[in-house]
This record gives sequence, C-alpha cells and structure tokens, in this order.
Amino acid sequence: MEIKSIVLRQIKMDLLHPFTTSIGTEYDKDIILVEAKSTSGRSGWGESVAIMEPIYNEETVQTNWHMMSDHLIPLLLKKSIEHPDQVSERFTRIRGNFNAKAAIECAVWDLYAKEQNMSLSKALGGVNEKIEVGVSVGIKESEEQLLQEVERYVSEGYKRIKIKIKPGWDVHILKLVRNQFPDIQLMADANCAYTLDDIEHLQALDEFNLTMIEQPLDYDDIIDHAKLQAKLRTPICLDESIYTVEDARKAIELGSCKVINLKIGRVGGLTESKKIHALCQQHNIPMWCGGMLEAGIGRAHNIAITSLANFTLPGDTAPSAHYWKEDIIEPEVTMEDGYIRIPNGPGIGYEPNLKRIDKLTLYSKTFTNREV
Ligand SMILES: O=C(O)CCC(=O)c1ccccc1C(=O)O
Ligand SMILES: [Mg+2]
Repeated sequence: MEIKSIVLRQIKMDLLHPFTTSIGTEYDKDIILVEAKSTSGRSGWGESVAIMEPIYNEETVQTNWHMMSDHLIPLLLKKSIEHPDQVSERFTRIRGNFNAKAAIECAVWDLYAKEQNMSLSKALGGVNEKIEVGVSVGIKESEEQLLQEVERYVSEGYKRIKIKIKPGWDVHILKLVRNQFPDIQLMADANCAYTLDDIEHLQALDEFNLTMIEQPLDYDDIIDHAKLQAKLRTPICLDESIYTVEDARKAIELGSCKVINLKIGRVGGLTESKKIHALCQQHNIPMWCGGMLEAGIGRAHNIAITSLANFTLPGDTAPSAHYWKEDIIEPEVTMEDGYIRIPNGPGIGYEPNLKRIDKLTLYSKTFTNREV
C-alpha cells in the first residue's frame, strides 16, 4: 500500500443539543478529519476525538494538529507499509498523543480495507452483523427534563441508558430513573468526579441494579478503583484510565474493573483496540464501545470495532440524528429496534459527504509523499 498524500481538514459542527458531564459542557465540536490517499486513487478516512480543551484527557484539537503535522505524518510517509498494524508500531517512539495517532491509523485501516475490497469490520475480525445501541444522557437542568428524555430514549428502542452523574446529581437521580423504569439496562458515568472519601456515598448506588458505574475515580488511577471495587457490588467500568493494553492488563490483574469501555481514540487506534479486545476476551471482561460525540467518520469506525465478538454490551454509538442536524457521511447512521446494522461495503462502509465537509472546513493542509 503506497500512501501518496495525507489531507488534514479542521471542520466545525454544531451539536443539536449541548452535552453536559461532570467535566463541562460541549456546544459544538471542532474536528480534525484525516484523509489518506493511495497511489491507486482510493481514500481512507479518520477522525480525531480530541476536543478544544484538555479536560477529558491531555490532548486538544490544536495539539493534535501539531502532532499530526510535525511528527506523525512525516513518520508515516517516510516508508511504505504493508499492513495498518505497522502504523502504531511506527508511532511507538512518540509518547502518548493517542487521539492524534488513532485518527491517522484509522484512516490507514479504512484505506487498507478498501484496497482489499473488504469491509473494515471484516478486516478487523468482526463477527456480528448488527450491534446493540445504548445512549449517554448528559446532566440536565431539572429532574423532569431528565425523566422526559429517558422516556423518549426508552421508547425509541435504545438497549441501555447511561446517566451522567456528579456529586449533587447522583443517588437521588438514579433512584428516580430506576423507580420509573424498573426493567431497563441502566448505568452511570461519573467522569472521575469522586474520591475514596465517597465510598459510602457510592455504596448507595448498589441498590439500583446498575449494569455498571463508569470511571468513578481519577482519570489516571487504577489503584484506588481496585479498593473501591472491593467495596461495591456494582461492577466498575474503566474509561479514562485505560490508554493501552498494558493498562488493561494491570487493571484486570488488580481487580480495578469488571468491564472496559473501549474508545479507539483514547487507546491510539484500531490495532491497540484489537489487542485490548483479545485480552478482555481471554479474561472474560465484557466490553462496549464508548463515544466522544463523533461525527460520521469516527462513528463509522466505532461501529466497525463493535462488531468484534467480545463487545457484548450496548455501546455509546447512537445514530447520526441524535447528535447532528446533518452528518458528514452518506448514508447517515440509523438505528432500528435498538440495533445498528454493520455495513458491508468496502472500508468503513459510509461515504464521506465531500460537499458537506467542504462547507464545514475552516482550514486544510496537504502533506505529499515525494517518493511515490
Ligand atoms: O458519544 C456519546 O454519545 C457518548 C458521550 C460520552 O459519554 C462522553 C462524551 C464526551 C466525553 C466523554 C464521554 C464519556 O464517555 O465519558
Ligand atoms: Mg466515560
């Protein structure tokens, strides 16, 4: 596979509804799209999940632009590659910066699958033809507003409801939702809002038959999570704390979690995602695919990875219309009875809508491989 050029585009999209978590509110998204073009004339696409402020992890849209332009793209274009697994290998000498690495690597995976005339799902070893869909519900202005929203999602067919929590918006909120919906698959995501001083408070959640509680403690912790898990019946799921397959191994060994949320961008790409998947499968740790309010390209990659066998829990992979007035792919992602069908066309299986992307583009830059 000869990569002839890489095009970076920064686009800006308004979210249909602001999204609030314990770490802040997002109203719109600046997104870096990566297009990898081969000498055969095909294009593979990736999308960075980095946001403007380093509040979820240490990366930002700007640090991603810099890392891609000045470090990662030059490394990628230096020598040709036979298989996308080589991309993360080549990037290992660059520390961290996983969102930036993943966006480029995902574009190469899409390109590779297209060159093999294979769906990305198949190229990754996916087995499922459709995936179960959950939805992540942000912190709201009022309890009434939250209950109304949950009611709508349940009636739309979502298979699992995730409620964002923080101190002051937690036990009583989950009690309300659980009372009104005794049978739904329900979970909570704290985005690191608690410490071990809150153990007793968090134990109150054990009453509500939650499928799991996601990332209650600090973003880089796996030690205290193990202490907390020993005191909670509710399974802990790690999100922010898992950057690599090595992190996952240590967390499993320590008993820091019973479930793992995989985000392709958080772990540096699809090759690392496959490694984490294999490890979790071996240790009977169920997984699901997390979301970062992706536009269509990132969403398509999430859908492809979720087709692997050990993604046994519904993910945060809601359809396009949940986030956007108009997405950047065709067709848009749709859900039927709580499922998304895995597309079987080549690569990600959705076409980037170039007209729409051009309209949203703030700036772009092309990097050419002069050797090919
Ligand atoms: O994309 C989605 O719908 C999931 C949204 C979500 O929960 C989230 C969105 C932004 C940052 C962090 C998270 C999270 O899973 O912690
Ligand atoms: Mg999370």
